[in-house]
Amino acid sequence: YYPWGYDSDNGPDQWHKNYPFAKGRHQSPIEINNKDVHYDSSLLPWFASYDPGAAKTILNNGKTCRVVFDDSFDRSVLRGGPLPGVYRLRQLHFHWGSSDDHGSEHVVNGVRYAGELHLLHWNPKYSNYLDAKRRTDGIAVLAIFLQVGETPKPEMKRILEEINAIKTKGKNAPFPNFDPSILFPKSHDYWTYHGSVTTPPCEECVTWIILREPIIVSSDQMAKLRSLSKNAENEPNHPLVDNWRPTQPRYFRMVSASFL
Ligand SMILES: NS(=O)(=O)c1cccc(F)c1
Ligand SMILES: [Zn+2]
Repeated sequence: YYPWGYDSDNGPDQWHKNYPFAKGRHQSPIEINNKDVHYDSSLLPWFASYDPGAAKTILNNGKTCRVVFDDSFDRSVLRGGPLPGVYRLRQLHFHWGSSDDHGSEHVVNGVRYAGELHLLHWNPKYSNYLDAKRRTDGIAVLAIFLQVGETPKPEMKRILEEINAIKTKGKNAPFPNFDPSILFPKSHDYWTYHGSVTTPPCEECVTWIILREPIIVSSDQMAKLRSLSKNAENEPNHPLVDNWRPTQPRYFRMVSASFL
């Protein structure tokens, strides 16, 4: 058994061997190009109602830095936008590159951002998260691009300060009292399309809500993310970088925009 990853021998081009969904026709991420985007005036605004008390732990699973939330009831929810009802916040995580000029999963008009923040929510009409992942309307991911700039968002500091406690795979630390909506940019303008989870098994269960406005992080903050290791404490050090999947064919999918 050889775990999937982002290296040449276990990376995105190999995933389909153990995870056949990876070759599906509704895969993510994709390129978002203005020429293919359709403005949909009927799209509603989205709303996040998060309880800071739902935040539990921050962890390094060797593939990303993740913050997990209590999703045992409708405590922190996302609703509106393209969604048919409320979706429960379960975790947030990041994808980033080995340098500031790449690292995001979605690419916008040819622009790669330094990273991408994903807030993962599941549809409570299904009995649990794993069941929701088997449904086309099971998951909603709110995606926010990380752009390197001079005036970083101070709210990112809380997450990055915890990085020192989770340097290696398997480490986790308490992460109480955190409302991830403080990370949101000013504008709620978004693109939306139907796709997949960007990591194996790559189920096609995701309603993507991708914010047009990136959040600004500093180059030092990106370096902090890159200081994470994909290995466990007592193993040879391998930096956790380039944990992003390349863009997949869009095929006949429509990307809708909430803005003109
Ligand atoms: N990268 S992602 O598509 O947000 C994702 C990763 C893992 C699980 C999941 F449900 C979604
Ligand atoms: Zn992700």
